Amino acid sequence: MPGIQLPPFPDDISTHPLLIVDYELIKASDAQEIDKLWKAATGLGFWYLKNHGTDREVDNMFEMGEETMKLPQDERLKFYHKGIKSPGSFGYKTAGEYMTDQDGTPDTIDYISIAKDDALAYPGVIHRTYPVTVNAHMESTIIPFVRKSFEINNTILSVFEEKLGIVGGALLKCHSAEDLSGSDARCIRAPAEPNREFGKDKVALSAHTDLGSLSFLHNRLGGLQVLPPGSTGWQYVRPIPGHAICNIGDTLTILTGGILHSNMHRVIPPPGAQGAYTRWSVVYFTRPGKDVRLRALAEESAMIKDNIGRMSPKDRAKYDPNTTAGEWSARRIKFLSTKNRTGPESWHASRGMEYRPDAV
Ligand SMILES: O=C(O)CCC(=O)C(=O)O
Ligand SMILES: [Fe+2]
Repeated sequence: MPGIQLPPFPDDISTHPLLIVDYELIKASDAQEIDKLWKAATGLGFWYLKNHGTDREVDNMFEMGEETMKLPQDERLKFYHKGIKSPGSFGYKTAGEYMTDQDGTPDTIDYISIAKDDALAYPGVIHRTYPVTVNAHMESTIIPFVRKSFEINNTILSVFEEKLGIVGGALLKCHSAEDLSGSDARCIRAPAEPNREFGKDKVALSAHTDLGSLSFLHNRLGGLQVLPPGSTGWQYVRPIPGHAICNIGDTLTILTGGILHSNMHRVIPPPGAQGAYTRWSVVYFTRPGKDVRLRALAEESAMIKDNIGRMSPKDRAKYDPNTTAGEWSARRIKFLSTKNRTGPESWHASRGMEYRPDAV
């Protein structure tokens, strides 16, 4: 991919505009920028982040992903992501393992995922080992990418903590570097689909809300779509060079009693001429410690207490799901698996906080 000139995102396709948040200003505690971040996080739950200072690490992550996907499939399968006991989905995931709808239509993406815990302990092993291409990039690429992404996401969490009036650092404590978690760095590949019929796009990655708390995503080609609240139509998010796409996931929605919003999104093949190219994305997922019990932090924040206090008992129960962060993702992943499918009920059992039955 380095050196390849990718076609631009088409101008004649409508996109959903995201707010652009400047990370340098967030770090400087700029009040206006913090308000913008708050607006994005409580609204759509997606925003662009510029000046995040990880461009080099992201480029290197794309290279690591490409080198890994050039290995023979047999080699990658030695590091298959299932079958190890871990709080995440670390290792190599093959295409077609997860459903994209209630009929069980398989996905088309594969990915390599490296646990934050393994990266930070390297050369020690916490959860598992990785392909040679991952090890070769560990010191130069993956560890710096994980450290910087962790720092950025936790800085954003600290802004939310202050806005929500959470006492005792309770939100950051749920996302501590020391706690074992499902947090990971990934490079995802979706195949080129040059001959698809317009309007009949194969879904590459199903409509979903993210399982964890905060996602820090890097896209070069289009294909990511959001389903804005109240809308029935999917809308593209335009990739902007140097701008990460950040979004809230389910566990942060639960911890904040629904004040922060985990929005539905999906990936389809890139539009127009971009569809002729393999689509790569790089992402860092921040998830709570695997043993963190998911519940709205109402004891720690009057604002969260008020918010869930206004809900019906049935809605309020969603914010105390009697489960840990590790169990939350394990359930969603298990029922999404095409192998575990018994019928449409499997799809419904895999769904998360902002589930909309109309969305595929
Ligand atoms: O590849 C993308 O643009 C989005 C990936 C995504 O939503 C995910 O992995 O959860
Ligand atoms: Fe996602």
